[in-house]
Amino acid sequence: MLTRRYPISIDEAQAKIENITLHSEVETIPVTEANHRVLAADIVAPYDYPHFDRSAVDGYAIRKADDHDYPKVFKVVGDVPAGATFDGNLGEDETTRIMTGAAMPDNADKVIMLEDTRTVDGHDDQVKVVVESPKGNVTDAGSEFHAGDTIIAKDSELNPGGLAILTSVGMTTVAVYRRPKVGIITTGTELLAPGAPLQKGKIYNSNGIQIPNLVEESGGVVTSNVQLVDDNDLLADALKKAIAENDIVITDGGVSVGDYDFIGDAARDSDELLFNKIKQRPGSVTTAFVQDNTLVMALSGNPGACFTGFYLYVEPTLRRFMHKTTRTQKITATLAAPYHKTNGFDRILRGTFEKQADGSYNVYPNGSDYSGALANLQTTTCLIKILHSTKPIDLNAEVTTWLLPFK
Ligand SMILES: Nc1nc2c(c(=O)[nH]1)N[C@H]1C(S)=C(S)[C@@H](COP(=O)(O)OP(=O)(O)OC[C@H]3O[C@@H](n4cnc5c(N)ncnc54)[C@H](O)[C@@H]3O)O[C@H]1N2
Ligand code: MOO
Repeated sequence: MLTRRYPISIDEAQAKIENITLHSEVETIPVTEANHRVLAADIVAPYDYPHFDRSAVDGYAIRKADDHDYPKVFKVVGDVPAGATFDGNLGEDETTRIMTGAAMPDNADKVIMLEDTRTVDGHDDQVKVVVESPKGNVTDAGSEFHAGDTIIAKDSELNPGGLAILTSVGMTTVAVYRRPKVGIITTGTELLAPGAPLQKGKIYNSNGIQIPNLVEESGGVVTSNVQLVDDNDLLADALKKAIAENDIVITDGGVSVGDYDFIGDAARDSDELLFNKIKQRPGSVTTAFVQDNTLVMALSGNPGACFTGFYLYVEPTLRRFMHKTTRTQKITATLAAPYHKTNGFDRILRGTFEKQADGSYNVYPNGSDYSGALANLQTTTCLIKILHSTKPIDLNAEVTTWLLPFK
């Protein structure tokens, strides 16, 4: 059945997607796998850090009471490499040799750097300190943070430095927001699996590799990537299964009004139809609906429209699920090369950009603006919005641009 389409603006479509509730949950995972994940709770220090007074240099540990009248000879009563401890206390004019990072003897206050000491001929158990050291050279217990301090705030995206902090306080697991599970369904009887012999009328399933890689790169977990011929029953079954198993389902193709465009039916009968047409080219047929708490994003089969639709609607949603913001950067740029066409709908051009010395951006259309064109996908680094108009846009006009997260 031909479903009626109600076109809405790009902003409205983005707002509709932004307003749906995403059921992002918390999971506890090994710290070793937590890079770039977002913390679901504050990290509170379980103990002071460092948890013992330690030497900041290689040298000799001494008591404050003996720290005078240089040059002076000390008796060496121990050796404390990093990882070891000195059991006992230093007596008058006694010292231990100590290495960087080693625990200070309990009653020692200061470390004299090796460079400020000399051996004493014939006395292996003695060391001569030649000058008074202006610095203590001790890192005090608790000098970085104390038990109970928040050391990394909830909603921070962990990075390798953050993982080092978690590990420094003995954590091996951490609570983070789950990555969204994504099921992908590409449709089209014309689609050939990569590696199959080329045939007239058929094309390789290029979106079948583009979409999962866009998803993974944005932080989603691809749980399935199914290629179907145009068949309503097959699609209905695959869609049902994907909706049951995933947080987000991306379908590709079959979303227009043709004889084999079946997504419209599923959208019309869904729990909540968000939109089934956008006033944009490419990708006017892009459709979104919610079924059983799963968002279904139906992208156009045309590779250029698929790429554009992913960045405008899917990428921000994948990121939001993980409590992250989009990796695209929305800016106003100068259209620095002519674009002569007029458009009934807003046109999203694949483009390239250059940052100017004053911090502003020049953007340039990058090859074909056709929905089905794909030759420019490798080199496209931004998406440029040309507002619908009956006359061509001026050269050097200001245009809304999304810088893509790679260049
Ligand atoms: N009578 C109408 N025809 C069309 C309309 C319309 O409003 N009325 N809209 C046009 C527009 S605009 C677009 S965009 C496309 C949308 O088509 P679909 O999203 O339904 O996609 P398909 O028809 O399945 O395929 C379109 C095109 O893309 C190729 N394709 C499909 N899947 C893949 C894939 N996985 N990898 C690479 N290429 C793929 C497919 O072979 C077609 O060439 O509809 C217009 N028609
Ligand atoms: O909807 Mo289509 O505008 O050519 O991609």
